[in-house]
Amino acid sequence: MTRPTAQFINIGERTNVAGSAKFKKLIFEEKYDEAVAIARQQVEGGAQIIDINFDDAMLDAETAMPKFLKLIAAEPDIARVPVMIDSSKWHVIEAGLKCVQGKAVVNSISLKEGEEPFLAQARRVMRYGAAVVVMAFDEKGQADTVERKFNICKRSYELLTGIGFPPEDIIFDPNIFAVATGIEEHNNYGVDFIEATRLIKTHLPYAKISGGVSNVSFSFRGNDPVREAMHSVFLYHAIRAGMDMGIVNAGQLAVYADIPAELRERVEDVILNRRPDATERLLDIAGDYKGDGVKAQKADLSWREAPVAKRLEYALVKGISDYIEEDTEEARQEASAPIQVIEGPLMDGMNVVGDLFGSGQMFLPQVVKSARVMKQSVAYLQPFIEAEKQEGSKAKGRIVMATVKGDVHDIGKNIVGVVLQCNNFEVIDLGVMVPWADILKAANDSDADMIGLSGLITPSLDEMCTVAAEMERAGMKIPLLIGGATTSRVHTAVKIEPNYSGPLVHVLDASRAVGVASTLMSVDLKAPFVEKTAAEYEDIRVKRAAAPKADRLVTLDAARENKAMPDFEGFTPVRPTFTGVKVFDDYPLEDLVERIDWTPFFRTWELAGNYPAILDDAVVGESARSLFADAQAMLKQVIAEKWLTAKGVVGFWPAAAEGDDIVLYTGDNRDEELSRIYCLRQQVEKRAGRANDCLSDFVAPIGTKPDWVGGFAVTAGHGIEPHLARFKAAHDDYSDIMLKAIADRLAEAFAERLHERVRKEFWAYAPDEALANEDLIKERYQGIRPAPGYPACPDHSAKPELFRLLDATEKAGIVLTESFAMVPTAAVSGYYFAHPEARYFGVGKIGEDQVADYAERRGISIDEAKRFLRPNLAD
Ligand SMILES: C[S@@+](CC[C@H](N)C(=O)[O-])C[C@H]1O[C@@H](n2cnc3c(N)ncnc32)[C@H](O)[C@@H]1O
Repeated sequence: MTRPTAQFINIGERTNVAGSAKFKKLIFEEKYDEAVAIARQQVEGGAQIIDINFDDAMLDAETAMPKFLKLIAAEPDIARVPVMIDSSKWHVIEAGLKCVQGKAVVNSISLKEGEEPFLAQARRVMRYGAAVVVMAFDEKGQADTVERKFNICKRSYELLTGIGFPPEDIIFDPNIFAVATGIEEHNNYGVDFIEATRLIKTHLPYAKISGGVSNVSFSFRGNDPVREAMHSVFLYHAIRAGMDMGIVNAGQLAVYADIPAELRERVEDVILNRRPDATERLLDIAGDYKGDGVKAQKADLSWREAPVAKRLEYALVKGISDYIEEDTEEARQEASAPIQVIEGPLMDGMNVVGDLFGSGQMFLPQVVKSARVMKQSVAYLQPFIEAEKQEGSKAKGRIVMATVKGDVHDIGKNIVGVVLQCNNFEVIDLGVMVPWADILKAANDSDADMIGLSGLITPSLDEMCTVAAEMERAGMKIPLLIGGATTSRVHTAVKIEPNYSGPLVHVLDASRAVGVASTLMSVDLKAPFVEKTAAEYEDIRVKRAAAPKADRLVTLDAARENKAMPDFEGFTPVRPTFTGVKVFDDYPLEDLVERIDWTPFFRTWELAGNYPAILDDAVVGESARSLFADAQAMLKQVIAEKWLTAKGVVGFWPAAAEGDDIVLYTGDNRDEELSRIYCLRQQVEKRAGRANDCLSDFVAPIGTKPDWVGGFAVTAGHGIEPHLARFKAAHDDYSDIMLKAIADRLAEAFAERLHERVRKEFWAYAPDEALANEDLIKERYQGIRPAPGYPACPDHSAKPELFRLLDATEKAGIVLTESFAMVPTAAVSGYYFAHPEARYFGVGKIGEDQVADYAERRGISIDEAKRFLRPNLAD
């Protein structure tokens, strides 16, 4: 079917708080008059329907929707076009339907929650005489292939027409997804939409097709000319297949015939998935069309006309290293000595970066990029400085930094190091797993102004106390800074400070590090700051000592009496498809990409917000998008060039609960004990009806039903070292941190993917599970995979036995440090429990009785048990 473009209905989306930052701001500020003006502009600009959406956690959409609809109803210019009432919340839609005049369109309903709510909502829509957008979404999730798109639409169509819904009022949205993302499975998304459109128009009479067109070009954010060409090419084909309407920014639409031939051909290759290298070929030329769409680089390069100092500043602020050597050389020739380039333009530029970061106008990823430019410039100058035997530039202060003994995590420490260097501190980074003696020696040898300690796992907290005590013993007086995920102000005040009489400060995150370090270097500010911090920590200690114990503990016996009682009558454990272990020697990374949870990635870079909403965040959105694009580009390379190798091992064993232990057996007849998992039980006094949980409660008690427990250890970190070395040599912290963060993401995705396969395939207790990615990330499935070191099993020292059972070091190449950190760092390990009631909990504080009992069960001394369980010991 060929349709003229003129009939295509253009839906405006600027009156959508998710689609327009400006509209959102106006609504937040209650400037409804100006918000109405946006609706008018859209209609004047050619929108034939306007989509109205107030879905935002901070807005009362149920009030805003009717208010706004009434206002636009009073404007004849606007009221002449239909409105699309857009919300994911049914009560908001209904609030809108109640006051809208003329024929409205509801956006949207779907089979996501099943047929019943779908039909109930459809009946209500019908009563209001509205048309409806039906998303190609069912109980299993969003449709991505032609078959799924068509089948879901067909099913929806039959259900709707079955209750008398007029077919001409049904508008299907078969999901437009981004293409050219670098992920092979996404390449056909354009074709899938177009073909599904064709099928729907052929087989489901009168139904209409709509879609959000800008999604298709998502991976080219920042390059409008390419995006416009993609939208136009996509529409050219989709409209010919029968697409009736869509959300398109008219300003973001190129005229098909006007697109330069080369660009059009390559865009068409991408949209129609005509060749395997289509994405690469489009990327190859995309840069040429940036900016004014013809020869963008010219416009972009206007900053090259500025004097060299300004160019250096621009390069630093924007993180552009393309010209850094030539500009540094030019500045060197102008300067009377090479060192002056550092002390002059580079420092000036970094001061601008520091100010922008400090005032919240720049975010961590950009600062780390700036640091890369600075380091490259300094590296270029170094030989000249040495040749002239000049003194190095005078740093603001010198800090020795280290991740403590037993711990290998260093992303946070490296970020802090970079930020400090950007602010003219000299950082002597001792790396990871550094014994206290080396830290003290380095600080003394270099005459350091302060020491910064970092650590991620709980055993590192103890090690930090040791470093503090040794500093005291050595008579040191320099400030000690504490940072890292498990550290806290309270721990620093209560546990570390009693060991050290010198200045001690907990640093919450990288953005605070500069302020703290600068204050500690200031002649005037240091003493009052140290005094104030010490007083605050004293206050914390006093308050804690005086406060009634928040958690009342019951005896271990009483806690056991109140154990969790999951249903074992109605639940028969399933035998896994094998017992013993199964090895994944080189797990395909492509299979993991889809399972990546990106939210923690942004947190690593100190950008607050959840993915994907963070990409459109009014404050950090731009920074997040740029970071995400860099991550996607590197991820693509990681996969294509196989930078990383994923290895893992999964095991299942016959098991039974015996008290708080889980006994593992060598074979199904359960006559020979293989090992035990020594679990810990909550001892905090519970409200009536709440159990004192212990992981063993979720395994069938000994002598009842046969049951099983699993274990796993996975890593995505093999092969990372040469790449990190390469980045280090290039003074490229940005890529170094990026690669580590990506490896971590892949390791977590591997754990998620493997757990999914365990449930469906290997243990196969939920073979028919079909959950959307979001549900998987939220762990809405049967069973859990608690990890040693996490709250339900907080003792990291359980890892060696888990590793022995899995033979994880041999089979997956993961080793444990003396504090039980895993190396490679991008690694995850844990147990599998299948019981439907199995849940995560926190063991919390435990009593002396349980410590003694645990020591006895494990055959270790009470002192050792206390060392392992320190964070859980009641004060
Ligand atoms: C740390 S997050 C990781 C998943 C997240 N999607 C990611 O990519 O970073 C969740 C995992 O932590 C572990 N976990 C969380 N809470 C736990 C608890 N209370 N006890 C034991 N393990 C826990 C489990 O292994 C769980 O699968």
